[in-house]
Amino acid sequence: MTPALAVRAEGLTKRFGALTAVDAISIQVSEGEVYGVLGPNGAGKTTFLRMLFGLIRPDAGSLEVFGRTWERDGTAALEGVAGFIESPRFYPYLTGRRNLELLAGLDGGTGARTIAEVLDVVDLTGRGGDKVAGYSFGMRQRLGVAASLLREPRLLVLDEPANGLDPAGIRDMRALVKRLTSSGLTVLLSSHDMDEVEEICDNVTIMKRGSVAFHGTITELRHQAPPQAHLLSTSDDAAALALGQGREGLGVTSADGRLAVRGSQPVIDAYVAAVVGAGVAVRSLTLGEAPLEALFFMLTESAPADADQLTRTDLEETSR
Ligand SMILES: Nc1ncnc2c1ncn2[C@@H]1O[C@H](COP(=O)(O)OP(=O)(O)OP(=O)(O)O)[C@@H](O)[C@H]1O
Repeated sequence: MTPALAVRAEGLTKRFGALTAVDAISIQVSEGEVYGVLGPNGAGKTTFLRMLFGLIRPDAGSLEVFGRTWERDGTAALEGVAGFIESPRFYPYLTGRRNLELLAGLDGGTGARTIAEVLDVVDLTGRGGDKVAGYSFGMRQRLGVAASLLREPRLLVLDEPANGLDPAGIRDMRALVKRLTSSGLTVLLSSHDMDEVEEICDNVTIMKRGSVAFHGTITELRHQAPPQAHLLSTSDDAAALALGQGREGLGVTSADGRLAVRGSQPVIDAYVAAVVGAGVAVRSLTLGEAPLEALFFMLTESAPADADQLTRTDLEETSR
């Protein structure tokens, strides 16, 4: 059976004056999955999430959350949805627990999930009695997740939850999201970090200047990534570049004062041996950017004209 949809956006568009921040995007989030909306700064991720929360109205297209829409259902469209845009806000002079009590009070008291329970889920049990002013940024983010969980959501929406966190904070936040989804919660998160999306998401939409540059599963994304590049520096790069042309299974290009070499390991080994054999000294051979990171830049940084031409087929060619 096909899982029910938590979010269905069709042709969703938002303009700010002359700028089209979100340009006819279509996104479907199934119940129970972790869905990533990935893109560089200004791609339109937050604008999409703000439309989801009803904070701004779309100019065109439709948006359903668990089959409900803002037009038809008003605030009831947000039933079962919780989360935060940018960073959650708390009273710094009150404890984490007191902040949660106040929020629960606004919602008419806690439901089945008590404050102690949600503090436990986000690993803040030992710190719930401390003032938020003394919390690290990561702890505040986790308290934000706890506040969202009090509403017992079916869909948790997180806007760049790991943004600004140190490596330990990032690790804790990713572990938290994984724990939450193992209990069946649907999570929709925005991110500009390919690693994060690869580690925790099932499906991803990559946005570029308001449009969808890629949509698919993480496995599909991996298949489209170019092979790992090696960066080669030699005593005579022009000669090394010439030696790389026409070798089967090998791609050598000049990039930022070094050579980017792509191919399988045996093919690269044979090429490097040929370079040395031709009397060119190898000064360094290091790993270039990770394949998925390279794909992310290809998808989101190409000039508009190139982007239109960068089809799935082109990507497949590159990844061969
Ligand atoms: N209220 C607004 N008025 C005018 N322009 C806006 C407004 N909100 C967003 N924009 C513009 O819309 C575009 C998309 O912004 P958005 O915040 O959605 O991007 P983002 O992908 O979330 O980026 P970031 O990672 O920097 O938050 C940007 O060019 C931004 O300047």
